[in-house]
Amino acid sequence: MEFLSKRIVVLPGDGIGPEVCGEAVRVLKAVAERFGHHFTFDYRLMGACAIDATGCPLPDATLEACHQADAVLLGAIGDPKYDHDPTAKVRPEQGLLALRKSLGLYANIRPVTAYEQLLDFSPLRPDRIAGTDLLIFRELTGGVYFGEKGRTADGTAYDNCTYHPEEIERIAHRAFRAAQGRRQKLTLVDKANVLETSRLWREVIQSIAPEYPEVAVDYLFVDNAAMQLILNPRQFDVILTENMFGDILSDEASVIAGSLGLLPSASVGDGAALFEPIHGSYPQAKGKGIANPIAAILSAAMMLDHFGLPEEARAVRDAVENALNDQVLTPELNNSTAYTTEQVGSFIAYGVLDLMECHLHRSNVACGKITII
Ligand SMILES: NC(=O)c1ccc[n+]([C@@H]2O[C@H](COP(=O)([O-])OP(=O)(O)OC[C@H]3O[C@@H](n4cnc5c(N)ncnc54)[C@H](O)[C@@H]3O)[C@@H](O)[C@H]2O)c1
Ligand SMILES: CC(C)[C@H](C(=O)O)[C@@H](O)C(=O)O
Ligand SMILES: [Mg+2]
Repeated sequence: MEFLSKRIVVLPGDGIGPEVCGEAVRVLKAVAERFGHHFTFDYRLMGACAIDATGCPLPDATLEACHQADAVLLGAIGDPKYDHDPTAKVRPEQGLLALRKSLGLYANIRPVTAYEQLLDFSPLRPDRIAGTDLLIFRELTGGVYFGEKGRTADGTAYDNCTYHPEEIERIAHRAFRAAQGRRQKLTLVDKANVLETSRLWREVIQSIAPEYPEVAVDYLFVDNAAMQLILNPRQFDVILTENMFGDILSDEASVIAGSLGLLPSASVGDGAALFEPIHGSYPQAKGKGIANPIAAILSAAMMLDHFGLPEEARAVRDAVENALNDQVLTPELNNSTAYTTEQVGSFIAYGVLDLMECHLHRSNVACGKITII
């Protein structure tokens, strides 16, 4: 067996970011210990914490370290003091967008699973969502997020949405290849009845589709897709969409899983890779130990896949499943058994280490005794 050495830049960020990121690192350390790999963790500033410390949401030293790293693990960024001030000139989100652009992370992959153990906690009807397993391919470095924006002399504000065919082609090929290895269905979500950029997306997808004859392609307008997603999510395999639609639909899709705190993501491009939960800094929960760390931990599992370590990734996912089986859950999922962020993370880390059988484990967690690694 080959032992790997990897340098991981960790950007804990703001709000609950450091808490959930801490649990993902705990689990990665457990993976390193069990499988004999060597992971180093290089902590850097990004987001509101970076503005406070340096005046800049993405300091040069952080960007440089991310370019040099084998992978980046991000908690979340964002702070109410900027959210509530529309006139703020410097914002935490600028750091995240600049990082994605600079690293060339054009494809953001967001898996959505309806866990059997959580069906009863979902606000959606279990018979509708059971068995859901879909992948959202969200374009991440184009569209309205990155178009020209500003104000005109008469006070009008504008945000331009632009896409070049190559920006669509490169993510489309990735999405088609993913569909080939799954249930061979790709749904393009757009607004081609209104938007010129969406009509370009359709043209490009139609021109590429013949290269993947086994993949069935269909097209949905985003408004309909938003409804179909929670009405009949099993109809989807791979959803391909532009930047803003993907942002919105993936938060919506988290309701299928049961919590925004469950959905991980991988952002990839031509070289660099970044792994982050899809949720934000959930500032109301900061320091309370109630944030679900599973989205961050599953993002770490996606990092392990990216490193070519499928057995290690499976060990993490199995340990997460064990936590769900034993209902070691944070309060947004089950308030009657509410475990803390750290207890859930430790339970999963123990699971990866395969140290204890689950029930013994569970009583230790309940007593708050688990403080390993
Ligand atoms: N990638 C990122 O870093 C990222 C993503 C989204 C939002 N943000 C930023 O985060 C800040 C807060 O934004 P928001 O409140 O709209 O979105 P949010 O994702 O932080 O929280 C929305 C809601 O989702 C739930 N939630 C989120 N994460 C959870 C977790 N780990 N466990 C349990 N429940 C969880 C909570 O009910 C919360 O009120 C803003 O500044 C925003 O810009 C950052
Ligand atoms: C914080 C914000 C810029 C970000 C986005 O819209 O991409 C977030 O919502 C996400 O989903 O990662
Ligand atoms: Mg979002």
